[in-house]
Amino acid sequence: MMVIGSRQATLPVPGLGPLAETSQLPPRNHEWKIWAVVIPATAALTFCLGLAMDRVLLGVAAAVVLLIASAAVIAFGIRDQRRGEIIDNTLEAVAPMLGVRKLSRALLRVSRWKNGWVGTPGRAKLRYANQVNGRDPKWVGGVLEVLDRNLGGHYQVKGHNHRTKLLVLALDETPAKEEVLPSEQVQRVLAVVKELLGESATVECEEDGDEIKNVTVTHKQGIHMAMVGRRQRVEKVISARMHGRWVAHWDLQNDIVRFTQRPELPTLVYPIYEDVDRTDAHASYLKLKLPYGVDENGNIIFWQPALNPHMLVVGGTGTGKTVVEHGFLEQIARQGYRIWVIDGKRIEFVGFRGYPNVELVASRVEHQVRMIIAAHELMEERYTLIEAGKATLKDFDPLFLIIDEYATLKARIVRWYKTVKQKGDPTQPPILELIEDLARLARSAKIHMILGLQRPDVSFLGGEMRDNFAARISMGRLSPQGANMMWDSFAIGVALPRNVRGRGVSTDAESNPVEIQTFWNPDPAKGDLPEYLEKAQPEETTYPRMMILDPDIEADLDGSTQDPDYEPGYRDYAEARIVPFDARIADEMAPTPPARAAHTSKALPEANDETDDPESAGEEDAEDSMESTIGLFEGYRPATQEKASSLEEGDAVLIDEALGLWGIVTDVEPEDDDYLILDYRDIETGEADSASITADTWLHIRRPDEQEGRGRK
Ligand SMILES: Nc1ncnc2c1ncn2[C@@H]1O[C@H](COP(=O)(O)OP(=O)(O)OP(=O)(O)O)[C@@H](O)[C@H]1O
Repeated sequence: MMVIGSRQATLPVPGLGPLAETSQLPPRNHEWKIWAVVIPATAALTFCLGLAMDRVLLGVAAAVVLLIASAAVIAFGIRDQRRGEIIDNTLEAVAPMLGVRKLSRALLRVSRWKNGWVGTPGRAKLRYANQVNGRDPKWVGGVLEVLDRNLGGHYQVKGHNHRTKLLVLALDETPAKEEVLPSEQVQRVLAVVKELLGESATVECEEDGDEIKNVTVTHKQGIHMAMVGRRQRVEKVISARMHGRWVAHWDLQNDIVRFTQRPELPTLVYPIYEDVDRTDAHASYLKLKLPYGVDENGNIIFWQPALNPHMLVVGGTGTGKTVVEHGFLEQIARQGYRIWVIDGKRIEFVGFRGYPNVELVASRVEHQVRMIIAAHELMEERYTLIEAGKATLKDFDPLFLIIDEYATLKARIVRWYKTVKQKGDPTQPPILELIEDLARLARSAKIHMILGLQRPDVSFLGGEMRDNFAARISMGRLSPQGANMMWDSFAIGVALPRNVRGRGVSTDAESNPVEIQTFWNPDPAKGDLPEYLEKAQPEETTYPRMMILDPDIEADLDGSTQDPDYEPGYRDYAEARIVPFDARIADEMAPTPPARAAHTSKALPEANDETDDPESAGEEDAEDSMESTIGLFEGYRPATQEKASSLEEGDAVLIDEALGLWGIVTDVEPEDDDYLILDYRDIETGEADSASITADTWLHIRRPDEQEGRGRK
């Protein structure tokens, strides 16, 4: 951990006044300078004497010796003078802390010089006055700091006699650790934080390799930061100016804020299963929370049917929509509730035929129609009972109706209806209204729908249906118009990372749309994740498997008709009987597989499963996957050059001209008069980032085409 800008002991020490008398030491006596003159003069005299006495050699030798002595005197003299200056400067610097009235060299004694010609004293003894509190660590710290600075070493306390007021300091000779300079990143953090939270802010950065993980700031902005807006601004500016995305955790009582890197959403999350509690069925139902994913903070995201009666799951092929629906089915079945499934693609719920508490799985259109009618009849029956005062909500068992691929279902019903409509029947199939009725009213009859849609559809999400599906999930990338229909924003869910299966947007506990990773739920048909299949398995089967009888089979069974040309009409299908499952009858009802079925892949239902008419095969393929159809700029108008100040949430903006990187604006806010903070997600990778730009920068911008969907909020 690297600490920057931490507080240090400061001078002078409180309680000590200035020196009463002179704070300067008297000049030192430099006797060596006299010897430096006398000795060479003596050398000259000796040489002359030698010449005069005709003892030249002796004279020269004596003069040389004297000159060497003179050089030594000069050298040692200069060294002692330099050392004396160091000691005096140190003493004068530390003097205000010693509490003495008169400065004297006796107060600081140094010895054991080392490290070079002038060097640093190995030992220093410092005396101080009685009124100084020598036990105060701040005072000792201050003294050490002055000595370190002036003597040029790192000193530590060797001994301290509080009675005689003598502090003994020794030079710390352990090799000094290389000073770690704050990295460029840390320096940037420091600069940004000080700019935002004041110069007095202290900053601690926790680094992990080259990455800064956490930044803890102690500031003095107390009252200002009590305002939510200011706190949000700080968070945004930090994210815009520092690398990465940051979340601020505020401790307002202690004026501390901790910034942590926003966690990354995992790409794979296994399901969790809540405990089953059926002691009071109605109370359990009211509390029922069905988990289906996690957000970036690891919060589990739930659907609570008693609060939001129906769930809408929107997602193109391969985004993970079916896996989400399987998850709901498994959670509901495990809790012991009754389930009906409309298998829009006919093969997505094969593994749940005969699964505990899954009463019905309808894959043929006529069975799907009957199921919708049956759900509507059940709702009507329950309403009648409540109306008659014969029952209350408490008396009913919840029913969960899963409708996969709603748009496909609608199209198939319309086409099928034409083939079975008889004289006197309404021109349009009456079933579609029933679904709308269920969406509107079924809540009060404890009937809930989980409805899957390939893509956000104005005819569905533009009207009343939308309000009945407050609980929503969008899987995979949305077009800007789809995002607006789902989340009232042209930006949310538009730039999710590509190729991450099970990634989507849903509402959190506060009803805010958040990016989530949905659970990877096991599919019994595939046999993957066996341990989770086991965990999900309901302990008991409260609702055994049922089946819808075909009208002609029913007639055969009760022998009411032998007419080989008997053609059941819409009404016959609408009133088809729902009976306990019988494998023999199911076999009989199964249409003969078409000849080409011999070449079909393993994924298709087995011969004795309910199969569908081959005519409609490939219908769902007509509903292209969202992924494949949503081109990078689909739903946007052509690019124009505009000033940054005109940017709005949902716009696509060219972030890096050289690299051709576009981002989807998720938020734009003024940082100050000139600058804007731009939050965006890379249109290619979905990676979130922020930038700070001047409001009058010219940018290439593509606006969402509002003609294609609902307008901006
Ligand atoms: N939450 C998830 N975690 C990990 N992988 C997932 C997740 N959801 C789906 N997948 C992977 O993506 C594949 C496609 O998922 P799924 O069948 O649910 O897609 P879909 O949106 O229903 O598409 P389709 O309509 O083609 O079935 C799965 O087989 C699985 O491999």
